Amino acid sequence: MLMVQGVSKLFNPGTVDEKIALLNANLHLKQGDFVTVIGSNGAGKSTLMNIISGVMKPDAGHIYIKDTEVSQLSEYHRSRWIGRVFQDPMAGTAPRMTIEENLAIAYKRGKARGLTFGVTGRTRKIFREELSRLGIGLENRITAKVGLLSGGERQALSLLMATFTRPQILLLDEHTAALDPARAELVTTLTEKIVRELNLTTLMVTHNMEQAIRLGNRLIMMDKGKIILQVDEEQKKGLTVGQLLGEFERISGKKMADDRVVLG
Ligand SMILES: Nc1ncnc2c1ncn2[C@@H]1O[C@H](COP(=O)(O)OP(=O)(O)OP(=O)(O)O)[C@@H](O)[C@H]1O
Repeated sequence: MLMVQGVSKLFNPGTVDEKIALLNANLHLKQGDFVTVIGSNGAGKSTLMNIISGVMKPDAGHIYIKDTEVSQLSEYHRSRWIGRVFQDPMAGTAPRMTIEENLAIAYKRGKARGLTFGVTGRTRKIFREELSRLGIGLENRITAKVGLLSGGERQALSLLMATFTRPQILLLDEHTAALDPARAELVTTLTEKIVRELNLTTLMVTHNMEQAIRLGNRLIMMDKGKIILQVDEEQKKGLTVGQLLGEFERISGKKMADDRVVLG
């Protein structure tokens, strides 16, 4: 479903600020794979997400979504296949618009041009049904401005919007990191539910080691632009945070440096 093949990305090449963000990264996600991504500061996790979603182009290598090479396609052109939720609850939604207006924009994504953003009786019914799947009562507040929602509610809405058109790939970029523990847990539970129900192929960056082990069926670890460890479903069962950190030290020869790391 998603193939990252020999992808490299260098920032400021040939200058004192040269940074290797990705170096010959290879990754293959099958339909329905849910892969968590961990790594030290500056390991290249966000760059990997940005290159898959088309925010930036790789210097070398190829990205395929369902056998179609997308490496040189714009972010806009890939948006019909990719849903993304960011760390910042403000990033995925328009605060001055209502819940239903936000959903109308998400609904239009990937559909033919010319459709209006308007909310009709039929779409309102669909929106209510989709919102009720979240189980947090947003279906009763569809005319409320999104700016009035809590961070957790906004992330839940962002998640719904990102998955509304059943994307081929769902990218979750530390999407629970800015929430307090209770809201983070709520959004995590919703994530598991939506990914499972829609059988979405998902890549999720997290600084929470326990979450990285608990969620999904595979885990990858990055350091200095490389994927240094891939843990499969069997190996992930029974894995502990201590073992994971030990593996990082063994392979990279250093302790994991991450100022936001959460052990669980
Ligand atoms: N736009 C940019 N310009 C210059 N350097 C960049 C840019 N974006 C990322 N980098 C550098 O590329 C490397 C990888 O960064 P990236 O943000 O992908 O890491 P990360 O694993 O997401 O880190 P963190 O967990 O700290 O957010 C880092 O050294 C970073 O400083």
